[in-house]
Amino acid sequence: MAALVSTRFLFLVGDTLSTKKLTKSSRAASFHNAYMSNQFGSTNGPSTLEILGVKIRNETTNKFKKNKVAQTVSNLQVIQDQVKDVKSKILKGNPKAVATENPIQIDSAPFSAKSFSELGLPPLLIEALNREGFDVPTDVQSAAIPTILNKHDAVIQSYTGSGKTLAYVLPILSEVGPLKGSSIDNAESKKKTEIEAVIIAPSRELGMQIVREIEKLLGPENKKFVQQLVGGANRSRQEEALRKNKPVIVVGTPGRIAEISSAGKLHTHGCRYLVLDEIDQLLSFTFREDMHRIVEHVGTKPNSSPSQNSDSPIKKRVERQTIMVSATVPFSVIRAARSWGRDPMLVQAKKVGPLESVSRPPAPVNLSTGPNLGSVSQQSNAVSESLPPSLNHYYCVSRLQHKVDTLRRCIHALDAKTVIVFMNQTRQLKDAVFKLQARGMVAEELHGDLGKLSRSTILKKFKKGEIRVLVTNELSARGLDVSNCDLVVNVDLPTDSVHYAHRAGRTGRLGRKGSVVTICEESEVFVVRKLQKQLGVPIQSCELAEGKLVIEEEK
Ligand SMILES: Nc1ncnc2c1ncn2[C@@H]1O[C@H](COP(=O)(O)OP(=O)(O)OP(=O)(O)O)[C@@H](O)[C@H]1O
Repeated sequence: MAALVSTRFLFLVGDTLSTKKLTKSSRAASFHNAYMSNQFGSTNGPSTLEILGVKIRNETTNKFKKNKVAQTVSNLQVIQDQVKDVKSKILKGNPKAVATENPIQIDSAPFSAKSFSELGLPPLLIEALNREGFDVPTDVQSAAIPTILNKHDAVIQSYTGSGKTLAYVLPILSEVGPLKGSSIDNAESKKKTEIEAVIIAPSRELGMQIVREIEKLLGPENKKFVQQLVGGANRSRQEEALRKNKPVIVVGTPGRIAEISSAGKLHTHGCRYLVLDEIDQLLSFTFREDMHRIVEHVGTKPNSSPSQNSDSPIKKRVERQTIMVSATVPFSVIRAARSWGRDPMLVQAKKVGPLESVSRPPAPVNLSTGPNLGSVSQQSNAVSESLPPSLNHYYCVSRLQHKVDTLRRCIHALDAKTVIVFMNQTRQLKDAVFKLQARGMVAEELHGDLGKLSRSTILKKFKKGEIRVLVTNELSARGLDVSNCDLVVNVDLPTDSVHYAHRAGRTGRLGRKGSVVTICEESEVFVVRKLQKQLGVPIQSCELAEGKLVIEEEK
């Protein structure tokens, strides 16, 4: 640590881990409050358009009508005009203040709606959301829901843990299945027997998590409207369930969906929605053939000719809507969205705009040495936007043979209660678990070599708080939602900044605080520095002394 300086101060970093017990909705609210403070500087009032003097109509769910989407569009256009007006007023009043802000773009979405009813969702769905304690939409939900309801194809990009799953699930449930419309046409919706939405996720765990999120909203009596088709489970039973239950939504992994579809047991040509979650991973070589089959066979492929009435905010279309989702959006995703979708929109937490406006990113910094950080060249500017702002990042130098002991001391120093540890090799991972258990820590391993039952059981126990430390590999880096996870530790370095972002994103979910500690050897410090540069976040050097995490200030 020759380059590091002397100025040291003791930091009880563990204190920053203590989170108040918040309700789901207050967490969502504080999440966009934090976001809006970033956007507009400090505000003491509510973080909505109202702080800019704009009044949002608060429509009651009882008044829901079939033409709600159209109403929402016109309301949004009013809001948009009002915001433009407010923007120009701010510019006149205090040009300096605005010059430092990002431009406000609300082409088809409000900044942060105060309730789900503002977004044009049907009453039954709002009831279900309220029953589950979801009262306030997150920013990305506020942006994505009207965009998808307006029949746009979309690429949704926003922080890990910002609620992207519901951002696409809610508009689909508004149009498909028993919660669409009001209770009057509810009986009619229950008669629907075709598959109308296919959701693809790269791992079995993520697929199952999405199914559970949808099942929660459907309620126990309507669970059969969604069916999971993930690998590693009995295929004949899945086919039997498809035949018997006639689900309207299927969620699965590419291999299993392609397999059942090729066998003629999954009929998806009439499908209205194709969702590709963790799209950048789905575009990897491993899934290539299966993905090809899926995009060819789900719904009607969009017409390549430009839409006839592209000026209209509501386009009537019969072909499928394609929705792609990830915290990290490399240029390959933008290319795929252009070829698999029609006039897709890029939806982010506070802006919605045509994907056409996104150009290839500039040449990256030279990263020719060290681990494979070069894939960043394929990134749009979004890697830095994929990390929740509430995270603290540290690195700690340790000899290879002492890494597990450093890990243990780090967990104690931060007094972390729910920890996810990433390692790259299964053998070393097992050794680490053994060593932690030998020192009295409740730790378990999670990786692909375990059977599906063990994987599910361990994950369940970890989510319930029965396991303190989960030692895992890249399998758990994507999408895994353990809300209480307060610490992520990289015992082995991730392969690049994208992998760092997804690993780190297992903590600090939905505005909670979280810490990420990377334990590296002296010879790997330069890699951490490169990660820091690419991610645009400080990764502070620290040491463990007297049971505390000591942060060293770098000059
Ligand atoms: N409006 C909301 N109010 C309260 N909680 C919410 C809301 N929306 C989502 N959540 C919860 O926030 C957590 C994170 O959501 P989700 O997993 O969809 O995030 P994500 O952005 O997809 O993350 P990742 O990029 O890691 O996959 C989940 O537990 C979800 O139930």
